[in-house]
Amino acid sequence: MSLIDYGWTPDVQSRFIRISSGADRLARVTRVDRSRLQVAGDTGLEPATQYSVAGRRAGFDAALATGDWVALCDDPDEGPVVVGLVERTSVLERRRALDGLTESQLIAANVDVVAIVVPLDRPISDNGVERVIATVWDSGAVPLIVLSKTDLGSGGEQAAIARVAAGVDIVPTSAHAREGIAELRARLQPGQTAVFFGQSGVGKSSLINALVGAEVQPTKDVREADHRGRHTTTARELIPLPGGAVLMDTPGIRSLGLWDAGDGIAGSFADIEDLARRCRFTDCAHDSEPGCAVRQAIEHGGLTERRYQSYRKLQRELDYLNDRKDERARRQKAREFQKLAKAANADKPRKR
Ligand SMILES: Nc1nc2c(ncn2[C@@H]2O[C@H](COP(=O)(O)OP(=O)(O)OP(=O)(O)O)[C@@H](O)[C@H]2O)c(=O)[nH]1
Ligand SMILES: [Zn+2]
Repeated sequence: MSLIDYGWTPDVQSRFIRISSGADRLARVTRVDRSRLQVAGDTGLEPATQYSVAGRRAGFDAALATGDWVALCDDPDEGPVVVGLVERTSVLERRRALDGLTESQLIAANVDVVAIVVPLDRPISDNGVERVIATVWDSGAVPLIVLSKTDLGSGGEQAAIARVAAGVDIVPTSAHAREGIAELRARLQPGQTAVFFGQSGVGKSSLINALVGAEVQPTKDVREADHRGRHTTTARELIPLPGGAVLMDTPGIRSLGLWDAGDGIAGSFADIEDLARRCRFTDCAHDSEPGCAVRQAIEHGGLTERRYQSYRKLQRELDYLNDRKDERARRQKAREFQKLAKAANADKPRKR
């Protein structure tokens, strides 16, 4: 195993060179556990060590995630010291409300493909898929829909999902029937890092095992058999694939909520945005305005009310998140102003 097995490309190297002064070598973060860091280096996976960060640099706040490329110095006493962070090509983060403010938590970095696993053993929830697609576009990665458990499908699902996933490739698979695995493998180019996203039980581990060609991730059956639950399994987080791609499977990915999504919405609802541009009024609320192209499409069956409602829902969520962001920025400004005002007061020559 070498760095190439963990996703090294000439592009990574050129981004590394920009920050490499004073560093001994390049490595990829394969796991972060509080203050312990596991990396893959020139000779493959290295034992996890306590990690320290030398001289905090601008733009490098010492928060690292699985998938990050880092510049390391090997200290004879301390072990590997992180001296720089290679510029990220994508960031997956979880957003959550804390004390009325929206915080984001770094989950993974430098992911190229997010495979959204949609199983055919339960109703396809349009809302969830649309939201994830929008946020994947926004993260810098490219979404891919992987239909799973096609052996349980009744047919027609692919057309249904194609309607909600405009512009996103769809690969039907069955890990049990071993169908679509070669097609899926072919989607993942050498040097690319892919993540499997989906709720518990959709078949991620089964797909990963099928791709790798060996049991690397424990599946639900195994866990149920030994009654030990998922907490006792320490699954690997970066798994080199035979074809040269890398699979990332971090625990946080599985429970990812709504990621930060801005422009991504246009990508997954391009049809609705197109319709809206044809409304008579530019500020049309698509309610009861005359000449509303969106309402017309719903009436004539070109657009389902349901899809329109999920578009509205996603938009409301984004508005909410943006408001929170603005509020945080406003408070920060107020604090800075107070500090400046105080300093200015202190500088004033005192009259007697
Ligand atoms: N019929 C059928 N069942 C499948 C297929 N793939 C997975 N399953 C079953 O679906 C269940 C969940 O599969 P997992 O691979 O553990 O799902 P997961 O997404 O990794 O679940 P978590 O580890 O909880 O996130 C298991 O009982 C599998 O045997 C498939 O292609 N066909
Ligand atoms: Zn309208």
